[in-house]
Amino acid sequence: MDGGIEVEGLRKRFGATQALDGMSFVVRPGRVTGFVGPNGAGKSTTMRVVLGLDRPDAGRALVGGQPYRSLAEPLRRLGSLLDAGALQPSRTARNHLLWLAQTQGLPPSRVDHVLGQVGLADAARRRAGGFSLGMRQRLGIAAALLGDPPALMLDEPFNGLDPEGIRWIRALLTSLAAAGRAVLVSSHLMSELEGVADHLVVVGRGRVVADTGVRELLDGVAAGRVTVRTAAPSAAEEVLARAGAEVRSSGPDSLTVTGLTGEAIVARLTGNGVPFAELSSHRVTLEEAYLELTRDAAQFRASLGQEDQETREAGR
Ligand SMILES: Nc1ncnc2c1ncn2[C@@H]1O[C@H](COP(=O)(O)OP(=O)(O)OP(=O)(O)O)[C@@H](O)[C@H]1O
Repeated sequence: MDGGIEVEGLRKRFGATQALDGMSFVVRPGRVTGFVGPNGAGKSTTMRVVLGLDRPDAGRALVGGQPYRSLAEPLRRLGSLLDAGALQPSRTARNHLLWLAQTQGLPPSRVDHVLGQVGLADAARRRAGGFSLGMRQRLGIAAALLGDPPALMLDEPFNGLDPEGIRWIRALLTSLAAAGRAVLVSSHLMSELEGVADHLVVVGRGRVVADTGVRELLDGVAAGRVTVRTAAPSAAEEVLARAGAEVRSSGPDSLTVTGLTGEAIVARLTGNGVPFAELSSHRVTLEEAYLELTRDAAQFRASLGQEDQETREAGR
């Protein structure tokens, strides 16, 4: 695939741990692909294999159709952020990037360009050792952008960032994808990917659990759900449940209702004298969609540490 990243049947074992167990997916140009799964699901290992830092027991990973290690000018093909802490602390931000640029035959003009792009122009001559975590992440992203590559792969870029930093990265990733780049960004928190991921590759225990567009995922989960705001949630729940709806509390004065149309809900509540203030189609967060998506995946529940709950439920 031109410019994208392909991962095919990757398997990797570390001692007793099967870190990758048939991991396969593609990262297409022009969109942000979120790579999500609980701690230990195999995200970092996959990225290390893509970069040729770990050798898979089976399978292959390609960048723009070729193994990363065979690329003549890798930074021009794939930019990556694996560990933002991996810096020479005594070097200034600018010198760090100049050194990288030199090793890859990139012009120094790119250094000033990417420093501006990540908002570090004013800190360029400060030592990276004194940088906050957020500034280190920015510097790591600057390094990933140095070769102006068509593909980017960022491991947990939101880690440790304040809300402003998170907003900034989201906007940057969106603009990079809008410019036609393939962008893979990992996170163990679905909420971090809210509003930025166009596509999701959800992983658990070394393999893909779901590979889906975000819009279709959210639409599918939201379908047929109505949020009802009411000052009498208990009465409303009783009336609507009696009419065959599935009703869940979604706040002190709101219910999420499935199985009845908006008109039917209004008719039942009005007919039974239950007051309500507002009806709206349910807005699904990525977090909710993620839980829904993984609800039936036993391996996932286990990964999320809910084995105890399952056991309790089974014993009921
Ligand atoms: N070098 C290694 N030696 C031994 N085990 C490893 C090594 N690298 C990864 N693992 C194990 O492989 C599994 C997958 O780890 P990996 O770091 O790829 O997961 P992850 O999805 O990136 O998790 P996190 O969100 O915590 O970064 C884990 O059980 C981890 O302990």
